[in-house]
Amino acid sequence: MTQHTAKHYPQHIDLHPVMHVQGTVRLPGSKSISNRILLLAALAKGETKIIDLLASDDTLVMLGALRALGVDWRQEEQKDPHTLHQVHHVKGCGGELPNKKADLFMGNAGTAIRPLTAALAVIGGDYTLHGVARMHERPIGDLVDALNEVGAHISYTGQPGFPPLHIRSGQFKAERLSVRGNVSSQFLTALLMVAPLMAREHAVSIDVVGELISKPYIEITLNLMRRFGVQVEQDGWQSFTVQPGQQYQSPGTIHVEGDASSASYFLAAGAIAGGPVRVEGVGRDSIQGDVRFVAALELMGATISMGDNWIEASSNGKLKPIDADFNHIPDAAMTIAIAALYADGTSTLRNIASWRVKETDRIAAMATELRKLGAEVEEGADYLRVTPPAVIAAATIDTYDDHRMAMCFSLASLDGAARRGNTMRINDPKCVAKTFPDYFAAFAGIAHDQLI
Ligand SMILES: O=C(O)C1=C[C@@H](OP(=O)(O)O)[C@@H](O)[C@H](O)C1
Ligand SMILES: C=C(OP(=O)(O)O)C(=O)O
Repeated sequence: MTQHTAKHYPQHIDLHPVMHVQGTVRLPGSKSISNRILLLAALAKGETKIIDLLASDDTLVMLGALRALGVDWRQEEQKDPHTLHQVHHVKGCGGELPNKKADLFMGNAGTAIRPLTAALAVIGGDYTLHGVARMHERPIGDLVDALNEVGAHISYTGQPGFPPLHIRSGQFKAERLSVRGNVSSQFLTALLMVAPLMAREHAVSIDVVGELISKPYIEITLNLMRRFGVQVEQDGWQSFTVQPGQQYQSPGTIHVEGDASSASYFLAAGAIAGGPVRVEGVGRDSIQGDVRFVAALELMGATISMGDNWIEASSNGKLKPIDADFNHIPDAAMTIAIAALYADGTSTLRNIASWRVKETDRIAAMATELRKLGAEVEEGADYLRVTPPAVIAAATIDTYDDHRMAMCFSLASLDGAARRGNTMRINDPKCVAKTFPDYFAAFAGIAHDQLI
């Protein structure tokens, strides 16, 4: 396999069967942490120095939006004895944004459009937000309703309930907001992040209506708000209160952990095809819920070890099937659907309805592509059941402009012994640029004994 960068991706990549994986991967920065820190730094008082921000499409659209809004930031490289670090300096605007009018392209980044919509609605101005075609099919109505109910002026310029959006200055009377939690946790994250801007004179409470999904992402939000000096009072997962008079303050320097969802591909590779494979950048100390992916790999029989800032996985014979609820790790759970190909029985992934409203309808896409490999797949509104084939067939995998489809299905090239020895073709691999532009180079770095 040749190495690729995001800029030079071909129309497809052919992956020859990989007999053994081993090695160490330094992870790119966490997408969820990067985009939260960028917005918090822009809203804070003082300058924030961010080390190891993720460089990918999702963070580029956030950085571009901040620039268009008049936020001053600059980037430099710093070298320590072993590693080159990206360093960003963001000059906080103390709860204001200099440019009162802007047209913002948000790509397909949920972590950019949702929190920015809330921030712009609360701060006020004349803004339009739009993205790629799929972004215009991803719901945002629950967030818009929650904000408009307390005086925001957000309207739809396309389909009601979906971007593009037009935001104008509103008249806020926000002491108590409510938001539905069962479509995306990013709506609650967005409201939490702007709550201190609304809680100038009185406390602001946010009530969650119905079930809240993807809860560990709320923990990331609360953790980072604390790092920027704002405490949130929490009543279970039902209600969140910000007391008045709290302002975001720059923490000075802040470091971005490696991305735990990106870690899942390498750890699964170690669990499937030998190992050990080590990822550096996340470990025991991580604030990302997706590190709990390793508990699922352990249930499947893999051997896992962990330090403060690294995780290692290796195989321990054939994987066992798994039947579990994956609501807490929706992104990394896609990797389990592929690991299930290598298990000696049927696996069931439950409570994953949110897959249907992400980069593509991931339940449908996963079912279609797994079937190409010979798996028997049952698809429900909120679950996926995978029975592996005796031998994984070679196939041409479509990726639906979904980075995780491309990264997951690269793992179907593993363990040549279970394959017919043909190559696995991944169409449109450049979609990995959403969160991990160098993914295929990193994968090539742990792939050994390829049958060419
Ligand atoms: O808040 C976040 O950083 C994210 C929350 C999750 O979305 P949902 O809450 O929509 O499940 C996750 O899938 C997404 O990749 C990142
Ligand atoms: C769902 C995802 O992205 P987003 O942040 O755009 O929701 C993802 O990265 O898997």
